[in-house]
Amino acid sequence: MRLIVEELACRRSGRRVFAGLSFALEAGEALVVTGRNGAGKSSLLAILAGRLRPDGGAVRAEGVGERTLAESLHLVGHRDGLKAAMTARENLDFARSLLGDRALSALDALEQVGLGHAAALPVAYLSAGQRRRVALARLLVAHRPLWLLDEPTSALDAASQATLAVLMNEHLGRGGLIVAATHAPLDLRGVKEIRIERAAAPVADDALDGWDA
Ligand SMILES: Nc1ncnc2c1ncn2[C@@H]1O[C@H](COP(=O)(O)OP(=O)(O)OP(=O)(O)O)[C@@H](O)[C@H]1O
Repeated sequence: MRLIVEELACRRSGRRVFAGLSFALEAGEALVVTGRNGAGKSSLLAILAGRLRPDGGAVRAEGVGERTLAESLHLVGHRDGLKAAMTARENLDFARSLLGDRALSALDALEQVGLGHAAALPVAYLSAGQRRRVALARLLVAHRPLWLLDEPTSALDAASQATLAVLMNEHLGRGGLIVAATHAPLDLRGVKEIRIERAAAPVADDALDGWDA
């Protein structure tokens, strides 16, 4: 798969967040997106995932056959997207059947992130870092070439960050692609970096108009 982003622009709440963003990512490459709070990192990932309409520019995927870009990616965002009343295993089984392209079983994926022992626990009983690991285990239950990761190390301890680095580098080694928004360094090989510089702008009186949930 190849990801091409051309002259991408983003506007939220009526304000320009970024513009003129271009990059291309080949199979096996990772891109780390940095920038200060509010620069637009999460917004960029939402646009790439097809969840937010850009204000200009284009996002294209090559080499995905009949699939759409949205069907070729995983997004692990700030919200873990897990059902609190379901067990870790049930959450992953659900994701696995919903997403198709089956890869590891739910139990194997939980083992990979060091949570095999917690498979039968409701997600509501897990710590923030454990929930984050369940969310990341979703990457492993369905094959998707593009991983979009928003602050993937947040709430992870040092050992879990090292495990995540191994999983990400394995994905790249298999020809996968990663776009990660982060404030923390990620131990990724051959990583490219792009920094979003947000133009300072006064908050307009109508800044909350058009708030998109
Ligand atoms: N749901 C939303 N509706 C309207 N505006 C939003 C929404 N979410 C974010 N924004 C605005 O878009 C801009 C970019 O936010 P975004 O979350 O993309 O930044 P970020 O670089 O990921 O920040 P952080 O480092 O704090 O996670 C901010 O000005 C923010 O207020």
